[in-house]
Amino acid sequence: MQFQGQVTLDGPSGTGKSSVARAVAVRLGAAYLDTGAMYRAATVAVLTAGVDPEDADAVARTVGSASIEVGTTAGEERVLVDGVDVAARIRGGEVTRAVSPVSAVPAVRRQLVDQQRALVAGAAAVVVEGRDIGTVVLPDATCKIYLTAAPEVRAQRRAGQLGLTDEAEVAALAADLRRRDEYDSSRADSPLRPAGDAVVVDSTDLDRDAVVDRVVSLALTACAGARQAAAGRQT
Ligand SMILES: Nc1ncnc2c1ncn2[C@@H]1O[C@H](COP(=O)(O)OP(=O)(O)OP(=O)(O)O)[C@@H](O)[C@H]1O
Ligand SMILES: Nc1ccn([C@@H]2O[C@H](COP(=O)(O)O)[C@@H](O)[C@H]2O)c(=O)n1
Repeated sequence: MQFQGQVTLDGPSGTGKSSVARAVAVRLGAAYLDTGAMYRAATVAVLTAGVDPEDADAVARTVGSASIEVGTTAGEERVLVDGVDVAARIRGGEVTRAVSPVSAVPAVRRQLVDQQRALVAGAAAVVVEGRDIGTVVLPDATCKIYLTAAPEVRAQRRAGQLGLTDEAEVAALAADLRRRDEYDSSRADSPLRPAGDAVVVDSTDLDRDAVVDRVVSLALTACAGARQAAAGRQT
């Protein structure tokens, strides 16, 4: 069955959104948008300008005059700030520590949400991941997923990804995930939370392939059924 529509994947840090969303996009033959990469790119603009990430006015001005470009093909990461390739830099610790205050600034969110909507507008099928996609960016999306996993499992997975085994380093990773989740959930503008019509998928006891299978199946069946029901109500 050919999927057409929008799949949104939201959830706390380190729940597997990026790895799952990319694989789902490939399986569905869909475009893919990593909105976290856009907030990270905005943070690169702020840090490059020497602006304090907590200075909301200066952050808004700096991001407002920056050109942020991202690709929409899974597996081909393209992230440019003012024409400079920052795909590697956005994953570094400096950006990860500063990204939450930058993304809490309402003017930054308005700018990037407009850009996100424009990027997916022409796509027949697209998978979009972030924190506010089902609630704010694409409230009429055809299939909304909210991905969760126990905090200690997330920290262990991230440690495995980074090759860290030292207990203190894993504890520091867990603290960073907690700090970012608290910041992202408590901001006034578009806080992290599940959309009322999202399907919650808990990956604590599921491997990545099982989560991908579940999301693909939801996109092709349950969510497709919900779409048909909605279309029927409109006729
Ligand atoms: N179900 C799973 N089982 C085991 N490992 C997983 C699973 N899902 C993702 N992972 C691994 O967990 C780590 C974090 O995943 P990923 O980067 O996709 O999360 P994320 O939600 O996008 O994180 P962030 O919000 O911080 O960008 C990666 O190493 C990934 O391979
Ligand atoms: N829709 C989104 C996506 C991301 N953010 C902010 O960016 C940070 C980095 O996101 P990653 O998914 O790349 O880890 C995240 O902690 C949020 O602060 C957002 O606000 N909205």
